[in-house]
Amino acid sequence: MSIQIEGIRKSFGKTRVLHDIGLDIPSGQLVGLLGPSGSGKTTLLRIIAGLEQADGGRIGFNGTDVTGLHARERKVGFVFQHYALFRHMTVFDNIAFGLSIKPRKERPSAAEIRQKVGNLLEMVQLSHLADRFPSQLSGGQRQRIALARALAVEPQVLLLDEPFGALDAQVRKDLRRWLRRLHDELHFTSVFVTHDQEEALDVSDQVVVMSQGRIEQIGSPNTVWQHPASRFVLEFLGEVNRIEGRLDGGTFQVGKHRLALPVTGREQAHWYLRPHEISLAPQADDLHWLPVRVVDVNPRGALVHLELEPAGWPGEVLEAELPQHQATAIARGQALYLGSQGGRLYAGDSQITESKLALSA
Ligand SMILES: Nc1ncnc2c1ncn2[C@@H]1O[C@H](COP(=O)(O)OP(=O)(O)OP(=O)(O)O)[C@@H](O)[C@H]1O
Repeated sequence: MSIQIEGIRKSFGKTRVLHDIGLDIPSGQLVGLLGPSGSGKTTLLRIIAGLEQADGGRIGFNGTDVTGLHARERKVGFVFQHYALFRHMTVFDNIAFGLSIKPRKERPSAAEIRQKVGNLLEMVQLSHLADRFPSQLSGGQRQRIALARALAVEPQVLLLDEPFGALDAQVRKDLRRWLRRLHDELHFTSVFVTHDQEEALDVSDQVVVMSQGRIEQIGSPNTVWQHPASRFVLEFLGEVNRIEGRLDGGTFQVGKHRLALPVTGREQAHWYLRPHEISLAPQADDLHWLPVRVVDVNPRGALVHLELEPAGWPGEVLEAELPQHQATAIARGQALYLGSQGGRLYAGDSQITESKLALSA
């Protein structure tokens, strides 16, 4: 089932929380709504579900307007972070619930329900827990049961709001891989809310980055990561260092240090560098032009994580990441020169240049 979201607006009291949201979700996609707390993700999800009414705009399912339909009539499945299972019912009965309350004409027979719940339990790999009560399950098991319960009625749209938010990192990772696989097997359409960028990039076909009730960017995980559409997306997705300087007559100037750049204009600018985009050298050269001092060295698997302090220019501590073999000679307290062939330079809201800043210093 495809989902069309057109011109959705929503205010709570005088506060506008969604501004004219437009989004097309093709059938079978898993779409991650990603943004900081309060950006409007849950509100948008609830509007898609029919649990919340928008002030304006339209929601379509497969091109049919469902804006006026109640949540029940939209036939979507939900999994929420704290979507409590029914405490007094066994795992089996929880999963069977949606089928057993169907109107008599649509309700499967008891044998069919048993068969179906059995299949779902196998799918979530929890057949051995069918007779347990929710209080006897771990958090991860409960969420898998919640997912099985949502899928029992074969929704064509599944909405998930931070479904794994309360779980520890490893369980979370396992469950999202597993959700991805399930999604690929069953081909429903999912919208998934998260504020965890790694989670969104890991499972989504498309990521929708939201900020303050607006969509900042829509794209594949690769696109939003490699080509962030704005400073917000660049800063929100992953760690990034920001070096403040000034464009001045064909140079980017940081303190008394200068990098020659083929740009005109005189204004404040920021150079954004991801930790892995930083290159370091013991001596200044064409590429390495900014003096720094190493304040910390932390090996992390195949990479070494470094903290670098500006030496003689105004700025904050920078984070760099080097492959192990390039960092063997680097020690705390060492003076080095920083440069990069990557990074992005912004002045105001506009990006001056995307990469290849490495010109002569
Ligand atoms: N029922 C409500 N009444 C008043 N304000 C609300 C209501 N629901 C949400 N809000 C406000 O709307 C804004 C968006 O909230 P929403 O829950 O959609 O954000 P979110 O991106 O999902 O955040 P989080 O990641 O913290 O859940 C917030 O400022 C919130 O305080």
